[in-house]
Amino acid sequence: MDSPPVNIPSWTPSVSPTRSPPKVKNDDLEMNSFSSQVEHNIPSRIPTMFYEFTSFSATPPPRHHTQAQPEYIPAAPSFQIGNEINSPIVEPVNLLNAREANCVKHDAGGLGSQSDGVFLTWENLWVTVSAGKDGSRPILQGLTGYAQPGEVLAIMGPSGCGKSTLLDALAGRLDSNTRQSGHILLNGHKQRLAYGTSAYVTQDDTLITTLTVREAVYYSALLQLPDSMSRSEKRKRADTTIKEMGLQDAMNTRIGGWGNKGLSGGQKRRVSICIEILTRPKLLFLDEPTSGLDSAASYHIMKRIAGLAKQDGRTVVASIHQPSSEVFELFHNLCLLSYGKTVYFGPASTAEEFFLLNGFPCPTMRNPSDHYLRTINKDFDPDIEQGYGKSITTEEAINSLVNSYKSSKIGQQLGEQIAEIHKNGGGVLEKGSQASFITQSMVLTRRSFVNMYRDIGYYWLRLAIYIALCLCVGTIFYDMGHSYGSIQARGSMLMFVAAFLTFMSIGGFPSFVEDMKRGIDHFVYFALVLFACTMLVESLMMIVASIVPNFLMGIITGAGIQGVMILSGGFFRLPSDLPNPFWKYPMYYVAFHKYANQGLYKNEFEGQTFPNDQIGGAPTISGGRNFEKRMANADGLF
Ligand SMILES: Nc1ncnc2c1ncn2[C@@H]1O[C@H](COP(=O)(O)OP(=O)(O)OP(=O)(O)O)[C@@H](O)[C@H]1O
Repeated sequence: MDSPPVNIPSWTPSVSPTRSPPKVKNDDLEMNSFSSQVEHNIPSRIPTMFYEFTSFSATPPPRHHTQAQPEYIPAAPSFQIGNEINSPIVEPVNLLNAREANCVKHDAGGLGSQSDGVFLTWENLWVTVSAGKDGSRPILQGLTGYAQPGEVLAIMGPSGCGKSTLLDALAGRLDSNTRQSGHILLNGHKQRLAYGTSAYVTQDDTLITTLTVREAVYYSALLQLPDSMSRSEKRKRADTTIKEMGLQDAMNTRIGGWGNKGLSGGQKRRVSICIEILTRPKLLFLDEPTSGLDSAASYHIMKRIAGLAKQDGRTVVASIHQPSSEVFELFHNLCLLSYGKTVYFGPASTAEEFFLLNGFPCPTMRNPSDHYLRTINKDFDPDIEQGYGKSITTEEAINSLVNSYKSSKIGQQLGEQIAEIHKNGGGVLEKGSQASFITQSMVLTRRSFVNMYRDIGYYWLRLAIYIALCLCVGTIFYDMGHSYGSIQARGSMLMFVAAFLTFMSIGGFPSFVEDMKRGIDHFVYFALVLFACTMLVESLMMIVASIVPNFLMGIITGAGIQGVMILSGGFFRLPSDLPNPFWKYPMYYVAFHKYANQGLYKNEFEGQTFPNDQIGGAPTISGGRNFEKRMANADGLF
């Protein structure tokens, strides 16, 4: 006999099973689960209670499971009780009190000992971007919330809802094309995030691909940690942090990138986190720290981050996609966003209750965070929600949740909690110490050197091309002599070399931009290095062109200088990498100044002597009267 067909339950982007009316199909797994819940209904409870998460006066919304309450209701987190509770199973614990105990009464919760921690609050935070003719487009719409020491605040929401923007706004890193309004306070004061007080793990890993994990973290430790720490202490800190992030087995593996595979995506994320937590910042922003990690690694990483927060009273704000239920349990507070609006802000543990009481119960055996995200994502699910006993669009569902949160007691008391945080205040953040500029320059140079000699495509290949080209050019201009006719040849050659270097240098921009991403301090360093090196290279080129009579020799020497510069790493990298249109002018200067100094113009034309002092030296050559006259006499040389 044929066995009956088995319907394998599968996820579809259509009706969310748990939000569907109770059309019980016995062959549907989730519906079976639902029908089992039906048997545990608690009909008398719902109409008689006041809802913590709904407005004070509002009667409870009609629920589509009027007769069928999921069996997990008794286990739901505590919530405030209204007049009576008919269910004997529900514990009459005041949610707000629980929340206050957890979040606002810092001292009672043991946070008083973390008085040097950072309390971060934001109120009515708006971020908009210009939308061309249509005016401006809001990304964040009046968000309010807080993060406090010892706790992890998770920011969740569908892709594009504004999680990164919120993190950027809080960390003061918004793009220049955005406009921000609202109040963001640290310890109740308006103040800047001083160096060393905060760290930000960005969504994209900006790591030097040629370094090993140990080198990357160690160099970062040398750059960030103060000079008062010895090198061995810094190395120890780097090693400890690597181990904390579970990377001990990959310590000597190169990070790798395009073309040369090294670490996996998840391992790179962990290296990025390592680098940021090296300084043990009081305030840590993490933009999707677990993306690319498997669930076990995500759990361990988040557990360590939560442990660090708790142990040292650090404040952690992390945006996160799809945390597993174990990871979700590590969060203290949850900020749930949907298209720039707050759907929920409060203890992560009571979010489930919020959804339940607003008609969107999380089914058993489903990860709550998946349920929340699915409920408030309208990108793929336009018209399917089942809330309050009727079909509503996802947009309506989102709006009802947003409004419900706003009018709920917990939403309304958020302002009071923030006011209390402000009242308690806290110290003004002190700037942490870092390595001195000299140390940073030396470490950056060393790191750049290691990076360059390991990068074959970028560096060795380029050197080979330079040498080959120099030989070609040298051959063409071989033995040009010292006649007047050679002036043009010298000018042409120098022009060619300058133009060639300029075009070759364009390839250096990406690495420069990469370095800029690593921090403004590094940018300042590179700006200074660029200036110093430009001066150095120009001086050397002038010297070479002035003293080497044979251009083949000159060019080979020039190539040698270029090679030495490349080989010697960081300090000499940028002149060969960055275009410098001003080079050609000093080169003209060199070409003609040489002759001027040697008095080569003397008696060459019209039997007339032009002493050097009349030529006026190099600065007047380009526009000088004598120079023009001489050039006119030079029989079409220019
Ligand atoms: N500087 C900006 N200029 C223009 N639009 C921006 C800017 N920053 C963010 N946006 C827009 O704001 C919205 C939210 O972006 P954001 O990066 O904050 O989302 P997200 O929630 O972090 O998304 P994901 O989870 O996919 O990383 C997006 O539509 C994005 O295009």
